[in-house]
Amino acid sequence: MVRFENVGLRYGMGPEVLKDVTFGIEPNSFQFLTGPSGAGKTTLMRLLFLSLRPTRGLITLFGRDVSSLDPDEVAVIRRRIGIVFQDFRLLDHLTTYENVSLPLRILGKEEPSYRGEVSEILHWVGLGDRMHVLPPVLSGGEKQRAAIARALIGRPEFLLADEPTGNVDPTLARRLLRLFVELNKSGTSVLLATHDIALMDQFDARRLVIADGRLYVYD
Ligand SMILES: Nc1ncnc2c1ncn2[C@@H]1O[C@H](COP(=O)(O)OP(=O)(O)OP(=O)(O)O)[C@@H](O)[C@H]1O
Repeated sequence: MVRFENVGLRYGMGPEVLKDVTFGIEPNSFQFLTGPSGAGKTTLMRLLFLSLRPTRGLITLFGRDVSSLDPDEVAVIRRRIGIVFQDFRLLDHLTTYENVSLPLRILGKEEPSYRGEVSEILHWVGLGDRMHVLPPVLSGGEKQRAAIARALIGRPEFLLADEPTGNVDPTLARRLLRLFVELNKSGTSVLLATHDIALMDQFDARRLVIADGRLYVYD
């Protein structure tokens, strides 16, 4: 589903943040992405979401060489990917319900067709009673769960989650991890970036570790 061959990335004239990164991600797989702060986890996620292009090497996503994609093709591929950004990126003028519905509205779906589904996912992440409030009044953990619900609503084949448990207490972090594991069981590949070793220890999964710009895979 994903293949990186000798991928390197530098920002502008800076040093290479990622060097000779080679790995693959299989359909229906679950993996953690870890490494110290500043190691390049978010950078790797941005390469996978096609919001950055590599400075060298080859990235294949869903069988396509990403360097050959035009903007329309990028949009089509992105619909197959759900992403939870580290900074949530909720729209403050839309309610939680409207934020989570947004990917479906963009696809041209009518509100009555998805009302039940959005409500269900909001209950699933524990935001059933926060549906109609605006993001500025949500706590950090509630915003994070809203961002997760929005990433999941389009039933992505591949979920990228950047520190999705960074703002919640350990109990909620465990619950969210279970949610990602359930999602994986229903067929979505998951890449979950985290610093939290205690969280990773709760689920036996492949670990991708970035250190000094290189990526090491522990199966
Ligand atoms: N837009 C940018 N321009 C220049 N340098 C950048 C940019 N974004 C990130 N970097 C640098 O690239 C390196 C990797 O950053 P990145 O955000 O990918 O790390 P990270 O592993 O996600 O860190 P954290 O765990 O703290 O979120 C850092 O040295 C960072 O300063």
